[in-house]
Amino acid sequence: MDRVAMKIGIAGIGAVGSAVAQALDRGDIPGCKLTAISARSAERAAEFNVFLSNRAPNVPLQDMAEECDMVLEALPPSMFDAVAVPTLKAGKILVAMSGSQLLGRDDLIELSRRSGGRIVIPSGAMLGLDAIKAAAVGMIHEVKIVTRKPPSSLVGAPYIVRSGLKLDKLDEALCILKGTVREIAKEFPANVNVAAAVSLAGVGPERTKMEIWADPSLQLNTHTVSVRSDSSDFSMSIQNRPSHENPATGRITSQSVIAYLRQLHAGLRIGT
Ligand SMILES: NC(=O)C1=CN([C@@H]2O[C@H](COP(=O)(O)OP(=O)(O)OC[C@H]3O[C@@H](n4cnc5c(N)ncnc54)[C@H](O)[C@@H]3O)[C@@H](O)[C@H]2O)C=CC1
Ligand SMILES: O=C([O-])CC(=O)C(=O)O
Repeated sequence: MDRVAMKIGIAGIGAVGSAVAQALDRGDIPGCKLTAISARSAERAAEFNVFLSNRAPNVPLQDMAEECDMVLEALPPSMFDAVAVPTLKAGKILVAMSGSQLLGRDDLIELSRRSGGRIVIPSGAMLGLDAIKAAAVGMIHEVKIVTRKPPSSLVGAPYIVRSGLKLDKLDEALCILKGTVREIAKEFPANVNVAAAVSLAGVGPERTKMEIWADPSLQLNTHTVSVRSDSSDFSMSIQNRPSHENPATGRITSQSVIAYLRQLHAGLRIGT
Protein backbone atom coordinates (compact mmCIF):
# COMPACT_ATOMS: atom_id res chain seq x y z
CA MET A 1 0.00 0.00 0.00
CA ASP A 2 1.33 3.48 -0.90
CA ARG A 3 1.86 5.72 2.08
CA VAL A 4 1.71 9.52 2.05
CA ALA A 5 5.35 10.60 2.20
CA MET A 6 6.52 12.14 5.45
CA LYS A 7 7.35 15.81 4.93
CA ILE A 8 10.87 16.61 6.11
CA GLY A 9 12.34 20.07 6.68
CA ILE A 10 16.06 20.71 7.04
CA ALA A 11 17.12 23.61 9.25
CA GLY A 12 20.74 24.51 8.48
CA ILE A 13 22.36 23.59 5.18
CA GLY A 14 25.85 22.84 6.46
CA ALA A 15 27.78 19.56 6.69
CA VAL A 16 24.89 17.52 8.11
CA GLY A 17 21.89 19.34 6.59
CA SER A 18 23.16 19.45 3.02
CA ALA A 19 24.02 15.73 2.91
CA VAL A 20 20.62 14.72 4.28
CA ALA A 21 18.75 17.12 1.98
CA GLN A 22 20.59 15.73 -1.06
CA ALA A 23 19.83 12.13 -0.04
CA LEU A 24 16.12 13.03 0.26
CA ASP A 25 16.20 14.83 -3.08
CA ARG A 26 17.80 11.80 -4.77
CA GLY A 27 14.97 9.61 -3.47
CA ASP A 28 17.40 7.60 -1.32
CA ILE A 29 15.02 7.63 1.67
CA PRO A 30 11.78 5.82 0.85
CA GLY A 31 8.64 7.27 2.46
CA CYS A 32 10.18 10.70 3.11
CA LYS A 33 10.31 13.82 0.96
CA LEU A 34 12.25 17.04 1.24
CA THR A 35 9.63 19.74 1.79
CA ALA A 36 11.57 22.80 2.97
CA ILE A 37 15.03 24.02 3.84
CA SER A 38 16.09 26.89 6.07
CA ALA A 39 19.39 28.44 5.05
CA ARG A 40 21.17 31.38 6.68
CA SER A 41 20.34 33.58 3.66
CA ALA A 42 18.31 33.58 0.44
CA GLU A 43 21.63 33.51 -1.48
CA ARG A 44 22.80 30.36 0.29
CA ALA A 45 19.40 28.70 -0.37
CA ALA A 46 19.55 29.59 -4.08
CA GLU A 47 23.15 28.33 -4.33
CA PHE A 48 22.18 25.04 -2.69
CA ASN A 49 19.04 24.58 -4.79
CA VAL A 50 21.22 24.33 -7.89
CA PHE A 51 22.32 20.90 -6.61
CA LEU A 52 18.77 19.61 -6.14
CA SER A 53 16.59 18.12 -8.84
CA ASN A 54 13.45 19.51 -7.14
CA ARG A 55 13.80 23.02 -5.78
CA ALA A 56 13.19 23.17 -1.98
CA PRO A 57 11.56 26.37 -0.68
CA ASN A 58 13.62 28.37 1.82
CA VAL A 59 11.46 28.87 4.92
CA PRO A 60 12.28 30.87 8.09
CA LEU A 61 13.20 28.67 11.06
CA GLN A 62 10.07 29.55 13.03
CA ASP A 63 7.76 28.57 10.14
CA MET A 64 9.26 25.18 9.28
CA ALA A 65 6.86 23.23 11.47
CA GLU A 66 3.87 24.58 9.52
CA GLU A 67 5.20 22.97 6.35
CA CYS A 68 6.70 19.76 7.74
CA ASP A 69 5.95 16.65 9.82
CA MET A 70 9.57 16.43 10.96
CA VAL A 71 12.31 19.04 11.18
CA LEU A 72 16.01 18.20 11.25
CA GLU A 73 17.88 20.75 13.37
CA ALA A 74 21.39 20.97 11.87
CA LEU A 75 22.32 24.46 13.03
CA PRO A 76 25.08 26.06 15.06
CA PRO A 77 24.26 25.29 18.73
CA SER A 78 23.34 28.93 19.44
CA MET A 79 20.42 28.74 16.95
CA PHE A 80 18.93 25.57 18.44
CA ASP A 81 15.93 27.13 20.23
CA ALA A 82 14.89 29.15 17.17
CA VAL A 83 13.73 25.96 15.47
CA ALA A 84 13.28 23.58 18.42
CA VAL A 85 10.63 25.60 20.27
CA PRO A 86 8.23 26.29 17.34
CA THR A 87 8.60 22.71 16.04
CA LEU A 88 7.72 21.20 19.41
CA LYS A 89 4.94 23.73 20.08
CA ALA A 90 3.34 22.61 16.82
CA GLY A 91 3.45 18.99 18.01
CA LYS A 92 5.91 17.93 15.29
CA ILE A 93 9.03 15.76 15.44
CA LEU A 94 12.35 17.49 16.09
CA VAL A 95 15.47 15.56 15.06
CA ALA A 96 18.14 17.33 17.08
CA MET A 97 21.79 17.30 16.01
CA SER A 98 22.93 19.90 18.58
CA GLY A 99 22.36 17.41 21.40
CA SER A 100 24.45 19.51 23.81
CA GLN A 101 21.62 22.06 23.78
CA LEU A 102 19.21 19.54 25.30
CA LEU A 103 21.16 19.17 28.53
CA GLY A 104 19.12 20.58 31.40
CA ARG A 105 16.21 21.35 29.05
CA ASP A 106 13.41 19.49 30.80
CA ASP A 107 11.20 22.35 29.62
CA LEU A 108 11.55 21.17 26.00
CA ILE A 109 10.85 17.56 26.91
CA GLU A 110 7.78 18.73 28.83
CA LEU A 111 6.72 20.91 25.88
CA SER A 112 6.88 17.93 23.50
CA ARG A 113 4.91 15.80 25.95
CA ARG A 114 2.16 18.43 26.15
CA SER A 115 1.97 19.13 22.41
CA GLY A 116 2.26 15.53 21.22
CA GLY A 117 5.59 16.34 19.56
CA ARG A 118 8.76 14.32 19.92
CA ILE A 119 12.49 14.93 20.21
CA VAL A 120 14.83 12.44 18.55
CA ILE A 121 18.60 12.48 19.01
CA PRO A 122 20.13 10.27 16.32
CA SER A 123 23.30 8.32 17.05
CA GLY A 124 25.20 10.94 15.05
CA ALA A 125 28.95 10.56 15.46
CA MET A 126 28.58 8.08 18.35
CA LEU A 127 28.27 4.32 18.55
CA GLY A 128 26.69 1.99 21.08
CA LEU A 129 23.79 4.10 22.36
CA ASP A 130 21.66 0.95 22.00
CA ALA A 131 23.85 -0.94 24.50
CA ILE A 132 23.91 1.98 26.94
CA LYS A 133 20.09 2.23 26.84
CA ALA A 134 19.80 -1.50 27.47
CA ALA A 135 22.28 -1.35 30.38
CA ALA A 136 20.27 1.53 31.85
CA VAL A 137 17.23 -0.74 32.16
CA GLY A 138 19.29 -2.40 34.92
CA MET A 139 21.90 -0.66 37.10
CA ILE A 140 24.74 1.31 35.54
CA HIS A 141 27.64 1.84 37.95
CA GLU A 142 29.84 4.08 35.83
CA VAL A 143 29.99 5.72 32.37
CA LYS A 144 33.05 7.58 31.15
CA ILE A 145 33.71 9.22 27.78
CA VAL A 146 37.12 10.39 26.63
CA THR A 147 37.07 12.68 23.58
CA ARG A 148 40.37 13.29 21.79
CA LYS A 149 40.51 15.70 18.89
CA PRO A 150 43.09 17.32 16.66
CA PRO A 151 43.65 20.83 18.09
CA SER A 152 42.01 22.42 15.00
CA SER A 153 38.66 20.81 15.96
CA LEU A 154 38.68 22.61 19.32
CA VAL A 155 39.72 26.10 18.24
CA GLY A 156 37.00 28.66 18.97
CA ALA A 157 35.40 26.73 21.86
CA PRO A 158 34.46 29.13 24.71
CA TYR A 159 36.97 27.54 27.12
CA ILE A 160 39.85 27.82 24.66
CA VAL A 161 39.01 31.44 23.84
CA ARG A 162 38.73 32.43 27.54
CA SER A 163 41.82 30.58 28.75
CA GLY A 164 43.95 31.83 25.83
CA LEU A 165 45.40 28.31 25.33
CA LYS A 166 47.53 28.28 22.17
CA LEU A 167 46.51 24.91 20.73
CA ASP A 168 48.61 25.35 17.57
CA LYS A 169 51.73 25.32 19.77
CA LEU A 170 51.03 21.88 21.28
CA ASP A 171 53.62 19.20 20.56
CA GLU A 172 52.03 16.50 22.69
CA ALA A 173 48.53 15.46 23.78
CA LEU A 174 47.00 17.65 26.49
CA CYS A 175 44.02 16.88 28.72
CA ILE A 176 42.21 20.21 28.55
CA LEU A 177 39.32 19.52 30.88
CA LYS A 178 38.09 16.73 33.12
CA GLY A 179 34.71 16.69 34.83
CA THR A 180 31.13 15.71 34.21
CA VAL A 181 29.39 16.10 30.85
CA ARG A 182 27.27 18.81 32.46
CA GLU A 183 30.40 20.83 33.41
CA ILE A 184 32.17 20.39 30.08
CA ALA A 185 29.08 21.12 27.91
CA LYS A 186 29.16 24.84 28.68
CA GLU A 187 32.82 25.10 27.70
CA PHE A 188 32.75 23.00 24.49
CA PRO A 189 29.16 23.16 23.14
CA ALA A 190 30.09 22.01 19.61
CA ASN A 191 32.22 19.12 20.92
CA VAL A 192 29.93 17.47 23.43
CA ASN A 193 26.99 16.43 21.26
CA VAL A 194 28.09 12.82 21.36
CA ALA A 195 28.81 13.02 25.10
CA ALA A 196 25.35 14.53 25.62
CA ALA A 197 23.76 11.60 23.77
CA VAL A 198 25.80 9.10 25.81
CA SER A 199 24.74 10.79 29.05
CA LEU A 200 21.05 11.01 28.11
CA ALA A 201 21.04 7.33 27.06
CA GLY A 202 22.64 6.29 30.35
CA VAL A 203 22.99 7.94 33.76
CA GLY A 204 22.54 11.62 32.87
CA PRO A 205 25.00 14.51 32.45
CA GLU A 206 25.80 14.92 36.17
CA ARG A 207 26.91 11.29 36.57
CA THR A 208 28.64 10.79 33.22
CA LYS A 209 32.38 11.47 33.51
CA MET A 210 34.24 13.12 30.67
CA GLU A 211 37.76 14.10 29.61
CA ILE A 212 38.49 16.27 26.61
CA TRP A 213 41.95 16.14 25.02
CA ALA A 214 43.70 18.07 22.26
CA ASP A 215 46.08 15.70 20.49
CA PRO A 216 48.30 17.03 17.68
CA SER A 217 49.16 13.47 16.56
CA LEU A 218 45.50 12.80 15.61
CA GLN A 219 43.76 13.40 12.29
CA LEU A 220 40.39 11.98 13.37
CA ASN A 221 37.95 12.94 16.13
CA THR A 222 38.07 10.04 18.57
CA HIS A 223 35.57 9.11 21.27
CA THR A 224 36.08 6.23 23.71
CA VAL A 225 33.28 5.22 26.06
CA SER A 226 33.48 2.72 28.89
CA VAL A 227 30.51 1.43 30.84
CA ARG A 228 30.28 -0.76 33.95
CA SER A 229 26.85 -2.11 34.79
CA ASP A 230 25.14 -5.05 36.48
CA SER A 231 24.35 -6.62 33.09
CA SER A 232 27.60 -6.04 31.23
CA ASP A 233 30.82 -4.09 31.10
CA PHE A 234 31.84 -2.70 27.73
CA SER A 235 34.11 -0.19 26.11
CA MET A 236 33.97 1.15 22.59
CA SER A 237 35.81 3.61 20.47
CA ILE A 238 35.11 5.47 17.24
CA GLN A 239 37.44 7.48 15.01
CA ASN A 240 35.48 9.82 12.77
CA ARG A 241 36.71 10.95 9.38
CA PRO A 242 35.94 14.65 8.98
CA SER A 243 33.26 15.79 6.54
CA HIS A 244 34.37 18.00 3.64
CA GLU A 245 32.15 20.93 4.63
CA ASN A 246 33.02 21.05 8.34
CA PRO A 247 36.12 19.24 9.64
CA ALA A 248 34.74 19.35 13.20
CA THR A 249 31.84 17.14 12.09
CA GLY A 250 32.40 13.50 11.24
CA ARG A 251 31.06 12.21 7.91
CA ILE A 252 29.20 9.47 9.74
CA THR A 253 26.94 12.07 11.40
CA SER A 254 24.77 12.76 8.33
CA GLN A 255 24.87 9.06 7.39
CA SER A 256 23.40 8.27 10.81
CA VAL A 257 20.47 10.61 10.13
CA ILE A 258 19.89 9.00 6.73
CA ALA A 259 19.94 5.55 8.39
CA TYR A 260 17.44 6.77 11.00
CA LEU A 261 15.08 8.17 8.33
CA ARG A 262 15.32 4.97 6.27
CA GLN A 263 14.26 2.99 9.31
CA LEU A 264 11.03 4.96 9.71
CA HIS A 265 9.25 3.09 6.93
CA ALA A 266 11.31 -0.10 6.77
CA GLY A 267 9.76 -3.52 7.24
CA LEU A 268 12.76 -4.59 9.33
CA ARG A 269 14.22 -2.53 12.13
CA ILE A 270 17.64 -3.38 13.61
CA GLY A 271 18.79 -2.32 17.05
CA THR A 272 16.93 -0.65 19.89
N1 LIG B 1 25.05 14.69 17.36
C1 LIG B 1 26.23 14.49 16.80
O1 LIG B 1 26.77 13.39 16.84
C2 LIG B 1 26.89 15.60 16.11
C3 LIG B 1 26.35 16.85 16.14
N2 LIG B 1 26.92 17.90 15.51
C4 LIG B 1 26.25 19.20 15.64
O2 LIG B 1 25.28 19.29 14.60
C5 LIG B 1 25.07 20.68 14.28
C6 LIG B 1 25.24 20.87 12.78
O3 LIG B 1 26.56 20.49 12.43
P1 LIG B 1 27.19 20.88 11.01
O4 LIG B 1 26.24 20.56 9.93
O5 LIG B 1 28.55 20.32 10.98
O6 LIG B 1 27.30 22.45 11.16
P2 LIG B 1 27.66 23.50 10.01
O7 LIG B 1 28.28 24.65 10.70
O8 LIG B 1 28.38 22.83 8.89
O9 LIG B 1 26.21 23.90 9.48
C7 LIG B 1 25.32 24.75 10.15
C8 LIG B 1 24.59 25.54 9.08
O10 LIG B 1 23.61 26.37 9.68
C9 LIG B 1 23.60 27.61 8.99
N3 LIG B 1 22.96 28.66 9.76
C10 LIG B 1 23.50 29.51 10.67
N4 LIG B 1 22.56 30.34 11.14
C11 LIG B 1 21.40 30.00 10.52
C12 LIG B 1 20.08 30.51 10.58
N5 LIG B 1 19.76 31.52 11.38
N6 LIG B 1 19.11 29.93 9.82
C13 LIG B 1 19.40 28.90 8.99
N7 LIG B 1 20.66 28.39 8.87
C14 LIG B 1 21.64 28.94 9.64
C15 LIG B 1 25.07 27.88 8.71
O11 LIG B 1 25.23 28.83 7.69
C16 LIG B 1 25.53 26.48 8.29
O12 LIG B 1 25.34 26.26 6.91
C17 LIG B 1 26.10 21.47 15.11
O13 LIG B 1 25.49 21.96 16.28
C18 LIG B 1 27.13 20.42 15.49
O14 LIG B 1 27.79 20.73 16.70
C19 LIG B 1 28.04 17.74 14.75
C20 LIG B 1 28.64 16.51 14.69
C21 LIG B 1 28.15 15.36 15.40
O1 LIG C 1 33.13 13.65 16.59
C1 LIG C 1 32.38 14.40 15.98
O2 LIG C 1 32.20 14.28 14.73
C2 LIG C 1 31.60 15.53 16.61
C3 LIG C 1 31.66 15.68 18.08
O3 LIG C 1 32.64 15.47 18.75
C4 LIG C 1 30.45 16.15 18.76
O4 LIG C 1 29.60 16.75 18.09
O5 LIG C 1 30.31 15.88 19.96
